[in-house]
Amino acid sequence: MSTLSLPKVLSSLVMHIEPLLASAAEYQLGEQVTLMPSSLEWIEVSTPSCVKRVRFEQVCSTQLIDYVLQDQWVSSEVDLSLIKAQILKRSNVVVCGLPVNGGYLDLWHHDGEVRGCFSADLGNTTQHRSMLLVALALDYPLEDALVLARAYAQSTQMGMWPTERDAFLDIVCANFSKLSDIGWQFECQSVEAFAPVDSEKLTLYPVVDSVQWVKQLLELDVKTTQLRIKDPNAQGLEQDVAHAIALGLQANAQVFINDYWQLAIEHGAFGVHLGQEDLAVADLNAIQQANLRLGISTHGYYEILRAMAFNPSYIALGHIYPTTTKQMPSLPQGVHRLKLYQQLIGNTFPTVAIGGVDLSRVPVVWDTGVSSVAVVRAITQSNEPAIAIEQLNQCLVEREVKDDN
Ligand SMILES: Cc1ncc(COP(=O)(O)OP(=O)(O)O)c(N)n1
Ligand SMILES: Cc1ncsc1CCOP(=O)(O)O
Repeated sequence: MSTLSLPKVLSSLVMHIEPLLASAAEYQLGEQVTLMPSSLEWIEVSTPSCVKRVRFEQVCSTQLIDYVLQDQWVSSEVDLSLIKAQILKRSNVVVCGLPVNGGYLDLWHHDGEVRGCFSADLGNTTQHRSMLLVALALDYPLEDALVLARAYAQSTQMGMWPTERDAFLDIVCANFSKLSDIGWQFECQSVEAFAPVDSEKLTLYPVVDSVQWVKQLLELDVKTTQLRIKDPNAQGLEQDVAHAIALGLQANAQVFINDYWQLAIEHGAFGVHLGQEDLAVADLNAIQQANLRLGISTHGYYEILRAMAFNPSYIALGHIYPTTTKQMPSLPQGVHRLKLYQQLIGNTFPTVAIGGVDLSRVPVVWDTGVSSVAVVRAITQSNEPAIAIEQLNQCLVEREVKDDN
C-alpha cells in the first residue's frame, strides 16, 4: 500500500490525481495508492520502498524536503549555467518548465551530473504536478516521474496514461538536435545510427560468463548470446573475448561482448552491450564506425528515451523480475510496466527483456510483445542446458495477432 498526503493548498489536484490513479490501476502499474488530506506544509509520498517529501517552489527551505520543485517562471531571462550550478550544489532542487530558446527544460540532479529533458510546449502545470506525484507514489524514480509528468502535462485526454512515443519529450543528450539552440554543451559527440541486428536470430538471448559457455551455446544452435565477464582483471580476458568473437563468426551467430568495447572493436565483434554508466565513458562513435552493433541496458522511461536517441541496435529492458545474478540498484519492473515500455518503443528498435525470466515466466513476458528474452540462470543453472534451450525456444514462437475488437 502507498499513500499520497496532500496539504490543503493543493487539494485542487485531487480531481486530476484520482483519474490518473484509476488509469494506473487499470494498467496494473504498482501498489494501490491512497490519497489523504494532510496538515503538513509539504506533500508526503509513502511507498513500500521509501518516504519522500516533495514541495513545489519555495526553493529556500530545502532542509527536510527530498525534492523541491521550482515550476513557475515569471521571466524568460534565465541563465542555464547558473541554474545547472545550483542543481549540482543542491541535489534536491528540481527545475521544471524552465523557458529556453524554442521550448522548456526540466532539469534534475543525477549522480553528480545535471540531467534534462526538453519539450516544445509546457502544457498544463496542474496536470504536470498531478502526474509527477502519482508517478512518485507508484515508486517510479524521479527521472521517470518527470518524463511522465511532462508527457501528461501536454495531454488533452484527461486521466489517460501516456503510452505512445509522440506523447513523450526529448532527452537532452549528445544526440539531441537542439543543443546549440538551448546553449548546452556535451563533452562527447553525437553519433549516427548503429548497424541493425538480424531480428530473426534475436529471440532467445543467453548471457553467459565464459567462452566455454559461448562455445556450448553455439553448438546447441543458439543464434544470439553475450559474453559477460564482470572482472576486468580476469586472467586471459582478451583471449577469451577474441575467442568468443571468432566462435560467433564461425557459427554465423550474433555474439555480443559486455563492457569491453575496445577489445570488441579490436577483434571485430558482432556487437557490444553497454549499461547506462558505460554510455558516458565509451566512445560510441568508435563503436559505430567499426560497424559493431550496440545494445543498451535501460531501467525505465528516462533511460529508454535516452537510449532511443542514440539509435542502438537493440534496447534491453530490465530487470523484469527479482534476480540473484546481479545486484540491481532499481526495483523490478514487472510485466505490466514492461508492456508499456514495449508500446513506447514499438517497432522502432528491437527490445530484449531481462532479469529473473525462467521457463514459467517466458510466456507472459513474450506476450508483452518484446523481440527477445535474455536469460542467465534459466540456462546456466539448468541440469540439462540443451533441454532448457529447447523448452525456452518453444515458447518464443511467432505470436498470434490479437484482435482487440
Ligand atoms: C541483454 C542484456 N541486458 C542487460 C544487461 C545488463 O547490462 P549492464 O547494465 O551493463 O550491467 P552488467 O551486465 O554490466 O552488470 C546485459 N548485460 N545484457
Ligand atoms: C545482467 C542482468 N542485467 C539485468 S538483470 C541481469 C541478470 C539476469 O539474470 P537472470 O536471468 O539469472 O535473472
